[in-house]
Amino acid sequence: MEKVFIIGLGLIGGSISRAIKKEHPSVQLVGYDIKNDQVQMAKKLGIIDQSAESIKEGAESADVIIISTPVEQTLNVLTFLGELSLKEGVIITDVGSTKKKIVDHASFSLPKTVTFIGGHPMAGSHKSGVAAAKTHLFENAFYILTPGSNERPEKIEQLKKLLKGTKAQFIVMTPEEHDSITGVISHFPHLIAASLVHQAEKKEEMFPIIKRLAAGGFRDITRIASSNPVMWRDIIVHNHDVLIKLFDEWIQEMKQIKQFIEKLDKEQLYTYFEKAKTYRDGLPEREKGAIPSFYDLYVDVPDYPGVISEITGYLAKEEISITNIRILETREEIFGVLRISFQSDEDRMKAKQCIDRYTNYETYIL
Ligand SMILES: NC(=O)C1=CN([C@@H]2O[C@H](COP(=O)(O)OP(=O)(O)OC[C@H]3O[C@@H](n4cnc5c(N)ncnc54)[C@H](O)[C@@H]3O)[C@@H](O)[C@H]2O)C=CC1
Ligand SMILES: O=C(O)C(=O)Cc1ccc(O)cc1
Repeated sequence: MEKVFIIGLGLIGGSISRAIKKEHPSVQLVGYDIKNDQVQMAKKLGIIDQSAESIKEGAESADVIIISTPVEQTLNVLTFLGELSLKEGVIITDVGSTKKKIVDHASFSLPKTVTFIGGHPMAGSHKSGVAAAKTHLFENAFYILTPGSNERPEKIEQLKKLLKGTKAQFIVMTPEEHDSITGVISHFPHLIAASLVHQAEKKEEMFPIIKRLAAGGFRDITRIASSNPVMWRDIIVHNHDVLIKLFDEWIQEMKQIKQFIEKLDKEQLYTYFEKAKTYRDGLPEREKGAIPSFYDLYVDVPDYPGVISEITGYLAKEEISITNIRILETREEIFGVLRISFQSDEDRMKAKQCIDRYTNYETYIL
């Protein structure tokens, strides 16, 4: 039986694990994470079959190793893997949002008997953690692979076959191409989104109402600023060469628009917006990726048909509104984890107290 070892049981590691299990039920999925609560949750949700006590324990008997940690940690994990006695022919891949540093690091840390294929599933969300993992997170998304030039094509095919359940579309490119492209469409926009949020926050002292008015377009353009700061800090540091160049180009662009505005050049301003609209309107629509912000509460419940109405009944009694509710997929079908989403943290805390009062189900926030 093929054994797949997942290092880093978060949103992406958990989603990949689910997708593998769906397509290949006989694969043995073993997981490891530095955070024990993530490991326990992954087991409870049936995302992994078993956990490993250490990377060594899981890696040395694995046929495929998937590293799904923040990119800076991925380098440490690769160094560590390079010191172990791995199976000959093992395939190692990662899911990091940057590729050049990782592929370079893999090529000097790992022995030649193992195959390293860099990977990046280009979908996700601003949520973190294994509880948010979904089997279909990557459906219709692009999944970039950056194999080393010496890797055998059959190894790439073997990895694609294992990952078939993601229903993603695979594209092979060089790490440099990958980092230049994701710099423009993902990493740099992230910096801009964060800077817009800071700009609004600075104005709050002068206009306290600004927060309440910053809805609609502002929320759309800054949604990605709600993502995991550790993950993004690491991505920006890894891709700094590309980003510094993009900064220079962006500053030039901003100077140009500023001039149009200073000169009140209506024609240039119109053309600027009109050209942006034409290009933007021509972008292909993608159904995945954009998951709006929710405040989630988790409740361990026995998996019986009336459980959702029981819980919503208590919440209705206290007039607490919810935005979403669902039982996360479980394999044991004895206990389930109910995920209830709220509009605000205040509602979530009220709901937690309410459920704690009416039931003896365990409630928690991740
Ligand atoms: N979140 C997203 O939308 C996307 C993220 N990625 C990439 O996927 C990777 C993981 O991201 P997420 O799953 O979103 O993060 P996450 O925070 O949900 O999960 C990462 C997990 O790695 C664990 N971890 C950290 N250091 C570790 C170590 N040394 N050994 C074992 N476990 C360790 C953490 O405890 C955590 O559970 C990152 O490299 C990111 O660049 C790629 C595509 C989309
Ligand atoms: O939340 C979103 O829309 C994203 O863009 C998610 C995302 C984050 C990091 C990646 O490397 C790829 C996709």
